[in-house]
Amino acid sequence: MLSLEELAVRLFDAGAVRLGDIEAKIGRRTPIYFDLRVVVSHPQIMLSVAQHLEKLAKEIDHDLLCGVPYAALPLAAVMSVNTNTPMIMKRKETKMYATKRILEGIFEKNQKCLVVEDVVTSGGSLMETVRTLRSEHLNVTHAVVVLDRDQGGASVLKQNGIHVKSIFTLTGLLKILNEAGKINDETVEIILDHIKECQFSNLDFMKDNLEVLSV
Ligand SMILES: O=c1ccn([C@@H]2O[C@H](COP(=O)(O)O)[C@@H](O)[C@H]2O)c(=O)[nH]1
Repeated sequence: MLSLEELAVRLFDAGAVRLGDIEAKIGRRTPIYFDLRVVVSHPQIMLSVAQHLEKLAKEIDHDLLCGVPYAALPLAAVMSVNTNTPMIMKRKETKMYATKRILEGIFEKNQKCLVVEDVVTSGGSLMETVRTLRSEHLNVTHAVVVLDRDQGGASVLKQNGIHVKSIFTLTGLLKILNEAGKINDETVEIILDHIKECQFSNLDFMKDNLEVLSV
């Protein structure tokens, strides 16, 4: 398994870290954006990310894995195979024919489901998946995440009964990439200022719009 420092640099070199004035979700701009969807083109990196998530998952009692669609689906699948843990998949929309399911895969009421996510900003996307899992009577109390952007999402999720463990925090990742000469001091400062200014304390802003905003 790659060390955290090696993994951070490999992710950067693979194009998973975008710098600039980037449009993120509706109405938001950010000086840094993580595109962890690129890992599907780099099997060794994907394996290492999954292994780090497995390490976090080891400490958490769970019967099932569920990745937040779509970026975390391949990560959850690799974890499922590596640890022999069954996985379920949440559909973006309920299937309108045949099984009419919102969750694919086999599960039973009250099973403990661990959620897998790529990035947490506000916590909205993860919470949307949690709501679906809970509506199907699954027990959901924990999530493992590749990157917590340090923008308050983890505490929002905690208020909603979800404990988040992440491989990287944005602050920690910036430190690694700065020390590795990948991101200069000035850019680090711009990003840290942005994070301080752009904090989330609840999900009220998303209220009726969870599905739209998570795309
Ligand atoms: O740098 C980023 C930031 C976000 N994403 C995607 O958005 C959601 C997380 O944002 P929330 O506000 O917590 O819903 C997550 O599913 C990511 O796929 C991203 O890819 N990169």
